[in-house]
Order: sequence, then C-alpha cells, then structure tokens
Amino acid sequence: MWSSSQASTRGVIEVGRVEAGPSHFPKRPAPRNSSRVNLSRTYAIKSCSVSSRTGLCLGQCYHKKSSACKCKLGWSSQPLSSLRHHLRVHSSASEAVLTSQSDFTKLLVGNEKIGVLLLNLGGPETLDDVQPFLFNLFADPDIIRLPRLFRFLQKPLAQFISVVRAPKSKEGYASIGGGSPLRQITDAQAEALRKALCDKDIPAKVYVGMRYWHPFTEEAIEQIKRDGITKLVVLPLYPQFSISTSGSSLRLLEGIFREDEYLVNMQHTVIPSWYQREGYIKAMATLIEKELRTFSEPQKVMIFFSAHGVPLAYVEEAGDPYKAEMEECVDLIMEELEKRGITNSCTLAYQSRVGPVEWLRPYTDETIIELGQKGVKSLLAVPISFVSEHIETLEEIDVEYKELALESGIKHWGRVPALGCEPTFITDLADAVIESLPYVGAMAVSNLEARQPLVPLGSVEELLAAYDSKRDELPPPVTVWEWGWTKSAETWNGRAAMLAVLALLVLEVTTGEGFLHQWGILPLFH
Ligand SMILES: C=CC1=C(C)c2cc3[nH]c(cc4nc(cc5[nH]c(cc1n2)c(C)c5CCC(=O)O)C(CCC(=O)O)=C4C)c(C)c3C=C
Ligand SMILES: [Fe+2]
Repeated sequence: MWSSSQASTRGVIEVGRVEAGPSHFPKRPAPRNSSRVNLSRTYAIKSCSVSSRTGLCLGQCYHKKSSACKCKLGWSSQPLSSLRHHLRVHSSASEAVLTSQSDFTKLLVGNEKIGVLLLNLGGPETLDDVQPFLFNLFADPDIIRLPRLFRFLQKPLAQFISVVRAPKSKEGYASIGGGSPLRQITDAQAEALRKALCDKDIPAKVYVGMRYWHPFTEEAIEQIKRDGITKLVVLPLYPQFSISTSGSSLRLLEGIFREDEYLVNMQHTVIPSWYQREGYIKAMATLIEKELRTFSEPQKVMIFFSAHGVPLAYVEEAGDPYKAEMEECVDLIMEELEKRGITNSCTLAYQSRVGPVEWLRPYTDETIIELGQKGVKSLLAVPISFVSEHIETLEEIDVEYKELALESGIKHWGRVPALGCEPTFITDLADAVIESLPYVGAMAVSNLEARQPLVPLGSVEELLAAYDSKRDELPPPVTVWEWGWTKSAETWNGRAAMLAVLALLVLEVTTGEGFLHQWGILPLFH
C-alpha cells in the first residue's frame, strides 16, 4: 500500500505514506503533526525504501511478496540476518557495508537510550483494591461507552457498577489467594525480556505500564522520562488487538504524549498486535502438545480455545479487529499443530461477559454444555487472549468451567497454562522489539494487512488513526440512535434504564428515601 511521489534526485526516489488500512478500516488521514511528516519520510534506493534516519530498509522489503523489492530475498525465518542482508544491499549503494553483528546492533542502537514499554491491564493486589480497580476499569470510556451527551455520567456510573460488582469480584480474587498475580508475572516478563534483549546485544530498559492498577502507565512514563530514554518501543502484552485493551492503553498514551514536551520529541513505535508471530504460535503449539500428552487418549481430545469476550458492537459497529485476529490466531496454531502431526478437532468460544449487552458468540459456558450434549468426553481448555495467569484462568476456567464441563458429561478436563516467561515466547518478543527498532521515529509500514512474520508497526497516532478518521475518538460501538426494537435501540434502552436507576439511586442517597430504603437494600452500600 505504498505510493511513490516520483520526486527523484541522484537516483533517490521519495516513497510516499501508507495510504490505507485493510478494507474494514477507514482511510488513514494525513498526520496533523508536521514534525511527524518529516519523521515519516523514507527514501528508496534502487527501488527499495531506506529510512533517511536509520539507513535501514523500510517498507516494501518487509513484504514477502512485494514486487517493489528487487533484492529477491524476501523475508527469511531469521529476521535479524535478513535485515542485515537488506542492510548490506542498501548500504552498499550508500558505500557503507556492514560486516558484523555488532556493527549491525551498533547501527540500531547508536547512542540512543532504548526503552520498551509493556502495556497491560493491571489487577487488584489486595481485596481492598478490588472496588477502586473496578472503578478505574468502568470509568474507561473504552470499556463503558456512553454517548457524548451522557459522558458526564461516566464516573458516577463507574462508581455505581464498581460498588455493585465488587462483592462478586472479591469472592473471585479471594479464591485465587486474595489478589491478582498480574503485577508479579508482568514484572517477571519485563525482566526476562530485558535479559533476552541484552543477550542479543540490545541494551534496553523495560517498563511496565498498567491501565487500571499499579504501576500505572503514567508512573512508567515518568520513569521513562527520568531515565532519559530517547527511543521507545511500545508493546501491549495482548497478542490480539482490541479497542478495549491495547486500544484503550494506546489512547491513554496518545493523550500523555500529546501533552508532554519531552514525549512529543521522543521517537517511538508501537507493535499493536503480534498474534501471528512464528515464535508465539510455536510456543502456544508446544504448550498444547505437552498438555495433550497428559490425556490417556490424546487424539480424542477436543482443543477448546477460550478467549476473553468483547461486546459484539465493538466488532460489528466499531470495527474492532479482535474477532478476526483471534480466529486467525487459532488457525495459525492449528496449522502449526498439524505440521507436528496433531490433527485434533478444535473450537473457539468467548468467556467473561459482563453486563446486559450481547457479547461475541459462541459463549464459553454454552459451548461447554453443547459439547457435553454432543458426547465430547475430553476437553483441553486453551486461554488465548492473554499471556499471564489471571483471575479468568485461575478461577473462571479452572474452577467454574471445569465444574460445568464435568456436570455436562465431559469426563476428562485439562487446561494449557498461560505463556508467562516461557523462553521461546520471550525470545520472540525480544525479536519483535529488535525488528521494530528501525521503525522507531520513522514512518511505519501498513501493518494491518500484513502476515507473519511481519511485525505490525505504527505510531500511537497512526494506530488510532486507523480506527478514527476524524482523529477525535475511537468510533462508538453504536453510532446512530434508532427508534423501535432494533439492536441499537435495545442497547440504548438498556443504557437509558441504567441511567434511570442511577438517577434514582442518587436521589435516594441524597434524600434518604426511596425503594432501596423501603426494601432494606441500601445498607448494603454503606
Ligand atoms: C484480551 C483480554 C481482555 C479483553 C478483551 C477484556 C475486555 C473487557 N473486560 C471487561 C471487564 C472486566 N475485565 C476484568 C478483568 C480482566 N480482564 C482481562 C482481559 C481482558 N478484558 C484480564 C486479564 C482481567 C483480569 C485481571 C486480573 O486481575 O487478574 C474485570 C475484573 C474481574 C471481574 O470482576 O470479573 C472486569 C469487570 C469488559 C467490560 C471488557 C470489554 C469491554
Ligand atoms: Fe476484562
């Protein structure tokens, strides 16, 4: 999707911007920030584009099938050597041939201070943290999306829902040891990634920025500034992109970047999703293969991928690529297993729905019951949307779904562990970071159509631009108000009812009179 502007000097052709994402995304607008336009200038030498800043091959060469690349090398299974080769091809044109790995890494790193920012959700560390954590989550307009007119109600609504939900959530967290293990696991992943990068001659600091609990993204950014980082790779720890997860974190970052003098000038790039990376797919396949061996008849086990759900409207009305990426991810893992001679049947379903709206189907609980009815006897659950153990693996899958499966006639149950610090996976993340370095501060390739092992890249601004052609906000899940019993109307009726309940509650709390006092329910909230 590149276009040439045809302005040629000394055989150097300026290569234009990425014009558009895949068909379901709106056309990308021209960037507003003129300094970004300069950063994004790339130059083609002998028909491959080479970054004017780094001298590295950009764009077309990354595309395996690109006709524009005359190197005829494509992209090998060893990205580093491939990059080095491209570098040699291009740098010979600019009379600076690199010969060794250290030359290569020197060119990548130079005098820069490299940082990697891992973005994650965060989780309550104690039971007292649960309600404020839930408040932060529900106060996020990417989690509960109100029409602009009702935005002022976001916080009161978050307060209400978090208070009502807290007892149920606390029960869950109490059953897994009194808090979420997310912080500990993410810190361990950050340290493992730092070591893996160091082993590959890339000295980098790795930071953790959580969206809804400590260490908050804002805290990580402050540390990044104190450390004087000059090049930043932003890596959400969600393999697949969703507006509600990586999108929300990136939107937050975009706001922080826009406001901050230091950050506006710091070069950065984003790896928005990485589910199609070979290392990740292989690591997942290996975990599944290993767990299958624990069954007495492995070939009869159904592989049951269970992904965290999102409201259907995110996908159908806001263009969230989450479902498509999830399905492709499952296909890639199954292809990898097939290559290893494993041809078990598989299913994908969505878990953890919250609230009154419709979520992505099929639902995990309903699917388990159906499979039991169909006579499936062995099920291997594979959590697929997240790379750490968390409440929804440790409690929802291991306890609730297991119990449901056994009640539904399934005799043998297993569960694949989350990737955590699995070495193939961490090495692959390190490779993803290294492959992204030439793009830091430079215009990124259109990644959304790309296939593995391409690392999808783009600045925060560009990434969000892919979802928001007006650059105001991500599109709401329901874009028009429709009267009657349409899906949209039902959604809004539900929300209007929630707002009415909220108004009644506020009235009741302020006047001390109302139906909750009459029914003796209100003391629950004190
Ligand atoms: C890819 C993963 C996730 C998506 C997509 C996602 C969307 C999403 N989540 C909620 C509501 C809740 N999520 C909660 C916990 C939670 N969510 C994810 C991941 C995704 N969420 C994780 C890893 C966790 C657990 C963190 C931990 O502490 O271990 C919770 C709190 C727990 C509970 O009460 O059940 C809520 C609530 C929505 C509404 C949503 C999409 C709009
Ligand atoms: Fe969630």
